[in-house]
Amino acid sequence: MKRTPGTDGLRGSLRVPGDKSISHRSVIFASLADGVSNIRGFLDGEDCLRTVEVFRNMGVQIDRDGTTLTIHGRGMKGLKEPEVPLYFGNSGTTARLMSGVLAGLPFFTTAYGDDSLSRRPMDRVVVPLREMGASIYGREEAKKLPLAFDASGLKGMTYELPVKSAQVKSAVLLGGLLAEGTTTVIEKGRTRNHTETLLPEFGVDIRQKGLEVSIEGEQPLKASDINVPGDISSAAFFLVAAAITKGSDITIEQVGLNETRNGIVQALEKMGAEISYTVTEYIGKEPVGDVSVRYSNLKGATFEGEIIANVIDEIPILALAATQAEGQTIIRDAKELKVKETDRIQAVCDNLRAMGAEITPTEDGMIIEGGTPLHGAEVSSEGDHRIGMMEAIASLITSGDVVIHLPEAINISYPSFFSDLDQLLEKKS
Ligand SMILES: O=C(O)C1=C[C@@H](OP(=O)(O)O)[C@@H](O)[C@H](O)C1
Ligand SMILES: C=C(OP(=O)(O)O)C(=O)O
Repeated sequence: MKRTPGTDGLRGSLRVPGDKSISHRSVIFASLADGVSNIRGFLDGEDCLRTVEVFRNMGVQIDRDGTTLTIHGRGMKGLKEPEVPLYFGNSGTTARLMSGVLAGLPFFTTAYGDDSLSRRPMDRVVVPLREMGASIYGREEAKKLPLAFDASGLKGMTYELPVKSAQVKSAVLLGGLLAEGTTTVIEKGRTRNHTETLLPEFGVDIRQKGLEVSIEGEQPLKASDINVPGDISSAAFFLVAAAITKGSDITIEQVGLNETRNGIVQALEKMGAEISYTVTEYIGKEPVGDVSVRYSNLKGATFEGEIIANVIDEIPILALAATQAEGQTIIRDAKELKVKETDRIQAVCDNLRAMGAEITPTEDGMIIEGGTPLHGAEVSSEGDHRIGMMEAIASLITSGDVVIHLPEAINISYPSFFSDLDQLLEKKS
């Protein structure tokens, strides 16, 4: 795909598609519930559709009308043994959360993923689930997909998470929901809490005290209707686009502003962006509102510690913002980037460098010199949706054409990305 620069800026307002994390969880919880749930604002990206397909293969009727799903839940005991291997595609969230569920089901399943997902670590969920009594087998001693899950009776336990990961926390809690007794997870730092905010909507009692979350096993789930807020991780691409493109002034409406997810707003504020937000309503326990930002004189900053988990998926686009800031930006404590859809430290650095950025990878992050004009180049998403979208936003401010290889990866989380971008762009005539 060739992108030609030249714009007077991004203007107007936009609603981005539904939150990916909440969409996955809504499908999982509604499928495990008794009765019919309606999910509105579901993200119809490839990752979330993989989760839908997994439950269809276990006998759940899921009807889709655009972004509305009607899920005929079968209860925790009503799912059936799938006749085919389950396919998780490119989706780490499907792989980790479903491992917790499959480990607790009373039948045999096998699961696999695409090339990228097959390289990502699965031992982070296999280890705690085995401690709960799960029978899990797989490649490289079950460190990688494909995996097989056999029927076993899980028992609740207390588990200290060795990594800051909402996927691992959620896998253990879902295993706990299907286990006998109480399961407690203790986090090293806060990670996104959508499992904790959404399970109560389905009638499940889950208790949070500081960094400890506890759940009683074998609680039945009741069907529930869910409205999914816009995805702040998708909005992030336009927030940065507006902050770095002259003449921009935009508002992203009805976007999720959960405080474990709004790190990109805090990060841009820290860099001096003219950005503001208002929470306009709560959907269940999830705060939702509008975020406005305009072209700003950004300055470099250091990002490390607590904020990293809150902004983990936004680091590729934050790195682009840093190339246009005054001074240096340092990102630390972000080693997790190495085990995403690509090694995102490498992918961000290689592709931004190809466009003229001065950026150095480090063991757990990167160092970015600000104030570097970007030029046209041939780059690739490398099959990673967030890298592809970062490159497309970069092409708004390059001095020449940007050719993006594998742009279709963007469909993983944002199928309408280019039409939404066009809506905000006012092309030079
Ligand atoms: O729980 C979730 O929905 C997610 C958690 C994060 O992964 P980790 O738990 O691996 O940090 C994030 O990167 C991913 O896009 C979605
Ligand atoms: C890391 C991501 O997703 P997942 O882990 O679900 O593949 C992402 O969406 O950036």
